[in-house]
Amino acid sequence: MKDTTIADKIIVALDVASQEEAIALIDKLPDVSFWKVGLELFVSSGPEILAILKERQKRIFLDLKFHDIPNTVAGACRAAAKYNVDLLTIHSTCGKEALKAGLVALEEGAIAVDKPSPKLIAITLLTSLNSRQLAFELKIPLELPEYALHMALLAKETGLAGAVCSPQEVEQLRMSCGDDFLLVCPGVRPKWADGGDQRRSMTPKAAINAGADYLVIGRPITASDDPVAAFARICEELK
Ligand SMILES: O=C(O)c1cc(=O)[nH]c(=O)n1[C@@H]1O[C@H](COP(=O)(O)O)[C@@H](O)[C@H]1O
Repeated sequence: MKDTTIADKIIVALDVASQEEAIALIDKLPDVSFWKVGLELFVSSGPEILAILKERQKRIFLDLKFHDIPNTVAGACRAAAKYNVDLLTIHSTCGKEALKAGLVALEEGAIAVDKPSPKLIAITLLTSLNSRQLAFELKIPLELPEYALHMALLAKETGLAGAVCSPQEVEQLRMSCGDDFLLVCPGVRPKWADGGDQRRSMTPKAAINAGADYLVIGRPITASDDPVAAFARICEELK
C-alpha cells in the first residue's frame, strides 16, 4: 500500500524536453504528488505544464534558479507569483539586496493575483560541484560546508523560506538554520542508481535521516526502464 507521508517527501524532477513527455510521465506516476518543473521543460514548452499539473492537483516546485540584479529578479518573481506554485528558486549568490527584492516582489505579485505566495528558496551551492571545483574553478577560499552554510544563512537572514542544499550539508544546515527553515535536497542517489553529474550525493534514506524536508529525484526514476518500480523502490527504502 502507498505510504503517503513518505511518497510526499519526494519531488520528482520533470527534466524532459517536451510537454508530451512530461504528461506521459505524470500520468504514468499517479502516486507522485510533487513535481519539479525546471529550466529544460519550462524553456522548451512554456508555462502550460504548470496548469496541467494544477488540474491534476499536484504540488509544483518551479525551479528557474533566478540569478540576476535586484530589479530583474524582482520582476521575474512578481511574474512567477501568478502561477500559484509551491516552491520557487533563486541563487543565494545574487546577494542580499536581490534576494530581498525577489521576496518582496513575489509577495506583492501573489497579493495582486489573490493567490498564496510561493515559498522562495535559495540555491546554496549546486550539488554538481565538489570542493576541488569550489576552490580551484570558483576560487572560493572557504571550505565547502562553511560556504554552503554561509549561503543558507544569507537566505535565512533575508527572510527566505528555505534553501536547496546537498544531502551532505543538510545536517549542519538543519542545526544552524532551525526546524522552520525548509531544506530541499537534490543530489540524491539510491545505491542502485547511476551518479551521473551529481558530486555530493547520499542515499534517499540517509538524506531524510540527516534532516531533509524534501528530496528532489530525477533520473533514478524518470530515466529508469520502469519509473513506477523505481519510485516504489525508493519509497520502500525510505520506510
Ligand atoms: O534546484 C535544484 O533542484 C537543484 C539544485 C542543485 O544544487 N542540484 C540539482 O541537481 N538540482 C536539480 O535537481 C534535479 C536532480 O536531478 P537528478 O540528478 O536527475 O536526480 C535536477 O532537476 C537539477 O536541476
